[in-house]
Amino acid sequence: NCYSNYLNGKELPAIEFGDFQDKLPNARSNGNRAGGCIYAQRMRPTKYEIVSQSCVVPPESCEKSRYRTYDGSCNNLENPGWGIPQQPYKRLLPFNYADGISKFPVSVTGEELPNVREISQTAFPDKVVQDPKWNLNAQQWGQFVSHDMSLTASTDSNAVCCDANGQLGPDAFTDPVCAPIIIPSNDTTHGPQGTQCLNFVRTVTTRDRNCTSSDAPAQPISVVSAYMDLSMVYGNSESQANELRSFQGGRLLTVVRDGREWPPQNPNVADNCGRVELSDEPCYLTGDSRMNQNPQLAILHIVLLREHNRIADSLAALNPSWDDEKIFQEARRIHIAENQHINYYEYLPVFLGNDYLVKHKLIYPEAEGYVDDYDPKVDPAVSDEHATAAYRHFHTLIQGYLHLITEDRQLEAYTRLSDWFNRPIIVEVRDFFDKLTLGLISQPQSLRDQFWDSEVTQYLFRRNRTFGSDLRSLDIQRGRDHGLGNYIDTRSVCGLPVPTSFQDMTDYISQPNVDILATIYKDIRDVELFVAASLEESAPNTEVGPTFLCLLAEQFYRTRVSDRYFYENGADPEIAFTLDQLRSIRSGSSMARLLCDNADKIQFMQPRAFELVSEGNVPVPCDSLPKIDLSLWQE
Ligand code: HEM
Repeated sequence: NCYSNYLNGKELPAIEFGDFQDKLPNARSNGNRAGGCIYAQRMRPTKYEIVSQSCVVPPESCEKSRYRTYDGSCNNLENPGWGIPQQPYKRLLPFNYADGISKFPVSVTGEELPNVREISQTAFPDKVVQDPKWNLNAQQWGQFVSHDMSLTASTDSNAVCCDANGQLGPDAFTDPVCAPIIIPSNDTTHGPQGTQCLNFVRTVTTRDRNCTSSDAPAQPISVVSAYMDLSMVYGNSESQANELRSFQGGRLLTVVRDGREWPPQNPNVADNCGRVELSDEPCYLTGDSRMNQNPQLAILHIVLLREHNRIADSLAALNPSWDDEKIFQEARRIHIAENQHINYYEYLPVFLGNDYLVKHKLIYPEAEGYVDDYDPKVDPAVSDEHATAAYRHFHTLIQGYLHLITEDRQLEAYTRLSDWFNRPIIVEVRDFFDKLTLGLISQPQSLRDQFWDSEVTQYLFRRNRTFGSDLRSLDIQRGRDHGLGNYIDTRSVCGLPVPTSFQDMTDYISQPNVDILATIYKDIRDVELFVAASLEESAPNTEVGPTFLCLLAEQFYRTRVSDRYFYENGADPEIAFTLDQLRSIRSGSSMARLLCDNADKIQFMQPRAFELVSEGNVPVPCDSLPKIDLSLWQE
């Protein structure tokens, strides 16, 4: 077994779900799995086991509760700390640090890996290609889902790695938190500006917190709950949730402006919106610190905030005897169920394909009763390969110009994304909330391809400067920061054919793109996961290549079966919805209804709201869309 070489006889943690090890359709008939063995010689001897180590002390014991905790503790009664914030990402592959501890990976030649900005510019050029089928909402909802599940821990160090003018700071090469991205002198955007670097600060690890022994690899930490529990709405701790609650009628706090409800103002505008000079503008407070990052994300946050309050108001009217706490927790519980249903049955099929999800037991479209697939042995932790490579691949879907669309679906205006990073005020202007929402469902997302939009590759977070950062470069650099395993080893762990030469990679990657990889990297063992897997052609009926399909499905499978509170689970009557309630959640939860119910005045919506309008998906009156029957919660 090739795997055994990796860890001195210890098997790699196998990817274990459903009948996953089935081969994916392979363009080359004679996929060569044995090739994996040649990489063994490269692995340095390792003394460690890949286990999650953490300084976080989980509760010693748990009380069974009808409701989830905010931090996810006690979801797993045997392992109360599973899935809670401030824990390391799960690793599917061994760490690939150059020194086995924390240094950026290097080439097998011993040299540095190629410059990430150069890779970004060469392999993933700026170009806008429209998706013929899926709308911008499919892109945007994905970011929202990703924020529910992970967030890299950021340092509170004041080190200046690369300053606001793109010049190397005093700490650039001396402070271990710094890993600035160096701009090649021939860079067409930044070269003429004299920009030296893009800022990059390393993720905080278990090692930084003295939670790992000195010779063990540093494990990057995620600071939010891993469960799909709407932590970006409700926060990741009881104290955070308390700041967001109004404690009246089970509602979340809102402020009313212009007759509409908005999230409360963030007390820390400098950190969350970075615009002290514009501190009179809205900078919102929700369960997730990233909510102000872009207008479309802010819209989804506001939609879900309003959805909680809509459910709470209905429950309060139906059950006058319920107190604030009961209404709040029941509304939260229904809201999370609705969200899980949309994610698994409407959103994930767009990218991972319905058949694939059914086959690998991520969804059960035929189920009429409960689906009791909860498995207490499964760890909910988000894998680093998922969060730092696979799921970030959908950054390719981002559109740089946001459409404002009227109710009769005419393009009224468009606006530049980089004008509105961390400046959500645009959603409150006139009737822009509805017009941006209609833009989400009417504008195509950018095609899943190797091309990216320059608004995030040349202008990211530019504020009032001409140019900004590059998300593509950040993604590649973050993979190195976390010591992710390389592309071929990841294919091996996924049970996919393992290439032994660049030419072998043509099974999933087009010849011209393999040629690009061969010019970038000196050796196939240097080829990075994010880079090569992003260049794979889509697996049949999916919007993603085979390697990322494996990593995404592995994650979303675990996210589902590790969650004792998953809405389809009926094993514990204290937690389960009644069958009538479950059926109503299944038939009445939809992206379309969610937007209809919580936008300002939108009256018409296409039923499949991740899909562009087409002959089979025409806008219908909002009232005609199925909805959850909340009277089933009347006591
Ligand atoms: C306008 C849209 C978006 C912007 C501006 C954006 C920006 C960013 C930025 C700046 C980071 C951190 C980069 C770093 O320093 O490592 C990040 C991380 C990430 N993004 Fe996006 N993103 C967007 C959309 C998306 C979408 C559509 C998805 C997935 C469907 C996604 C998934 C992720 C994931 C999984 C991470 C890592 C989360 C973590 O564990 O910390 N993003 N994004």
